[in-house]
Amino acid sequence: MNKPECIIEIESLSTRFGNHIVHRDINLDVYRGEILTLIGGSGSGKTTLLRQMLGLERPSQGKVRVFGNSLDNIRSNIQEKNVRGHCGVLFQQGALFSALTVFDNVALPLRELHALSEDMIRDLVMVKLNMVAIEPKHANKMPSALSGGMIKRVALARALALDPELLFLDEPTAGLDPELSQSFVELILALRSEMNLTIVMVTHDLDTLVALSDRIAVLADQQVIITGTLDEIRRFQHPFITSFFKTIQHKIEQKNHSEQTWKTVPMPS
Ligand SMILES: Nc1ncnc2c1ncn2[C@@H]1O[C@H](COP(=O)(O)OP(=O)(O)OP(=O)(O)O)[C@@H](O)[C@H]1O
Repeated sequence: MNKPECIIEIESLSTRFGNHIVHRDINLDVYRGEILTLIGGSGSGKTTLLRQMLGLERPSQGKVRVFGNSLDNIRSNIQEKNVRGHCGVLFQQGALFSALTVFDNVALPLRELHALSEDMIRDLVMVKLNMVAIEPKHANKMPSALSGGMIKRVALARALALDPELLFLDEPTAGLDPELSQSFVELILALRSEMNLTIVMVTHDLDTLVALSDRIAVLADQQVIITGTLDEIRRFQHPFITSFFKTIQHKIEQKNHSEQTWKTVPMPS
């Protein structure tokens, strides 16, 4: 079997803020097409690691390579645009610009290219809004007129504006009620196959974790203590994992049960 293609390679990464060591000698690969979720206790360095993968922060030591480019080695604007242009980000708060309409929020990354006509931008924005199930009638609304679920969808449309190959999701379902959260998870899964996305996510939400993750990387004791599937992680002996999985055991059982039921659904007569 061919080795899967690495989109992100993290090698011997350490992070220190003054005397505070957050990461110590972290190694982690993200493969094309997967959804990799980072979990860990509060302050374990998940968001910092996500920001380092985006090139927004530099580690104290070690290397982060994205699409084969070492992020601490990016010298030219063109090279930076090349890497950034292939990445989309959905920040925790949705982070729409409150002074811009829905349309202008999604148009922003397209306008920043300085390469597209307003007609092309209009068409692309409407396609992206359609992809996240936001009707055209909402395009001229201000973010303050939207529900929490709609803000997340518009923010996702903006993150997808440049057709990224790599999408970063920081707590994508935080602040959504269970129903909205579930439909947002389904939207992410649909877009992932439609756009062949590779996704790196941080989440505390157990339903989101179980529903979306192909692999999970666990941050504890300043290191990635294990990377694997939900089942592999669950079998790993570590106090953080034991206490984490106590609370989600029943969710995994529910998921396994619904998959079983799905697999064994009777043929229609
Ligand atoms: N710029 C900074 N300067 C100093 N300390 C920082 C900085 N950024 C992060 N930290 C510290 O690094 C540690 C890791 O922070 P980070 O936000 O990455 O953790 P996290 O796992 O995402 O936490 P949470 O789950 O609570 O969001 C924390 O102790 C935080 O206070």
